[in-house]
Parts: sequence; structure tokens; C-alpha cells
Amino acid sequence: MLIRRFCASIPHFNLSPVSLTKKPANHLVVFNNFTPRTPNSQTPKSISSMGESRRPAAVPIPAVETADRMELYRALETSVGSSFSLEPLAPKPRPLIVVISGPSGVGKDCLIKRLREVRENIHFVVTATSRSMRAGEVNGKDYFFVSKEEFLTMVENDELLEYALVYGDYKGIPKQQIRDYMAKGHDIILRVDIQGAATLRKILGDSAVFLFLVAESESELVMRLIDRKTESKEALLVRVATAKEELKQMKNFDYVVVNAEGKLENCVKMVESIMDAEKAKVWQKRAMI
Ligand SMILES: Nc1ncnc2c1ncn2[C@@H]1O[C@H](COP(=O)(O)OP(=O)(O)OP(=O)(O)O)[C@@H](O)[C@H]1O
Repeated sequence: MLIRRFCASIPHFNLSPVSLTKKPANHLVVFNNFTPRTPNSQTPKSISSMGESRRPAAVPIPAVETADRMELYRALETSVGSSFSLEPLAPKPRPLIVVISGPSGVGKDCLIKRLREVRENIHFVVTATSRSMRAGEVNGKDYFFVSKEEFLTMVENDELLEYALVYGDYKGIPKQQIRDYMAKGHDIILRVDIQGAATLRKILGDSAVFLFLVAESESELVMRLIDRKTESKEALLVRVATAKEELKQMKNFDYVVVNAEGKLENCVKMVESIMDAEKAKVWQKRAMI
């Protein structure tokens, strides 16, 4: 019964009553109706077209308990009629575009900085901005700091995937950087505000992965902004009020990731897991920029 099922699973396998013969217990002999494939041989077009005289010889399959591993492997290979391929069974993962967004002060920069330290083959797209540099920031690493005029020229030349005026400053994503790194097989990380994420969703649709970063609570989010001490009291008020509205946009994202107080490492692991899962999908996203 088992042999019948095994044979039925093999293409071109003719399980006629004469196909199996009794042999000593340690050897199963299978007569099959194909020519083992060699570089110069072809699979027969149809079994019925083969004359009796061309039937291949019996292929003995040694007993599993006593057989040499490779001998058994080769016998199985011959019996199924083709060599077992060394090619990977999983399709090659495509480069991902990961959009990371969330309210101001939630920890987007911290998350991305750590992700870049722990994960290979990712490229963080350096955004162009017309805002002035903060203490500790490096031009070309954190942002490309440009004047308003230079920024608007980039817009005119269609060099930006998306751009927006955020709190009085322009921010935009250079297209060429994405193309260059995707061509090298790198995953692309984009950091945008909520407004930017909505625009990117319209442009990229489901071809990118959208992550919404949150603190464990609204209160914790406000504390983080206060502690960062980078905003004036007026700017702080705008960011806090905006954050309340932005939290409502969570539903437009694919994943929500919590960056809890003192738990940045967990947050990074979660993002890595999401990226790994996306890469293991049978139908992977294909982003075209
Ligand atoms: N898990 C965490 N626990 C405690 N503090 C954190 C955590 N993650 C980030 N922070 C702190 O929160 C503050 C805001 O972080 P960060 O600048 O990365 O936020 P952001 O989302 O990039 O903000 P913005 O959008 O305004 O640029 C920083 O002072 C950072 O050190």
C-alpha cells in the first residue's frame, strides 16, 4: 500500500502489477518506465511510445537500515528519474522598503540608529531637509541639510519620491539613493512623519511595509519630548497637540511597534522580526521607484 502511494507520487511512474517484484527483504526493486536523466538524455515524451525492448533495467533500492547514505541517495535519485537539486528551495528575498513613522519624540531616530548597528544590508535613506542642524547632527549622515532654494530645485527636477513642509521646514526623500541601494540588494529604511507616510502609501501602495512606532502611553511620549530638551515651549506644544491627532492614523499602517521606556532593544528585535517575516513570504512585495 505504502509503495503504491509512493509510486503514485512520482511523475511518469507506471505501477502495473508487473512493476513490482518480490526480492529478498533487504532490497526493494522498482522497475520504472523512464530513462534516468543525464546531460545528454531527455525525459521520454510518453511512456506508451517506448517499446518493451527499451525498458530500463531494475533500480535496486537498498534497505534503509543497512544502506550507505550516499548509495541510498543515488538509488532514490535514479528511481525518481532526476538528480536532486542543490538550488535553494526558497525564492531569493527581494529588497524591502520599510517605512518607519510615528509621532514626534517616539524614538524613530533611536530605533533606526540601533537597527543600523545590528542588522546588515540595510540602507537608511538620508532625507534632505531645509531645517537647521541640531547639536550632534552630521550633514549627509542624519540629513542632507540644504537651503530652501536648493530644496525647491530638487522638487522641480523630480528628484524626490515624496516631500513635505513639516513644522515650517521642508523634508524630502531622494529617489536615486533608493534605486542605487536596492540594486545592491539592500533593504531600504525610510523615516517619515505621519503626513509623509500617508503620501508614501499613495505612491507605494502595498509594495512597502509601513510601521507605526508608539510609546507605551501618551504620557510617556510627552515625557520623552520634554526630556529631549530640543524644542522651545511653543514648538513643544505644537508637537504634543499634533501627536494626539497623529495617533489616530495608526489604522493606516501594516504594523504597530511599541518602543517602551528603557526597552529599545525589544523594539529593534520586533522590527527585525517583521522584516524577516516579510522576507519569508511566498508572495513578496516588489517596490518600483
Ligand atoms: N525606549 C526608549 N526609552 C526611553 N527613552 C527613549 C527610548 N527611545 C527613545 N528615547 C528618547 O526619546 C527621545 C526622542 O527620541 P528620538 O529623537 O529618536 O525621537 P523621534 O521619533 O526621532 O523624534 P522626532 O520625530 O521629533 O525627530 C530621545 O531623547 C531619546 O533618547
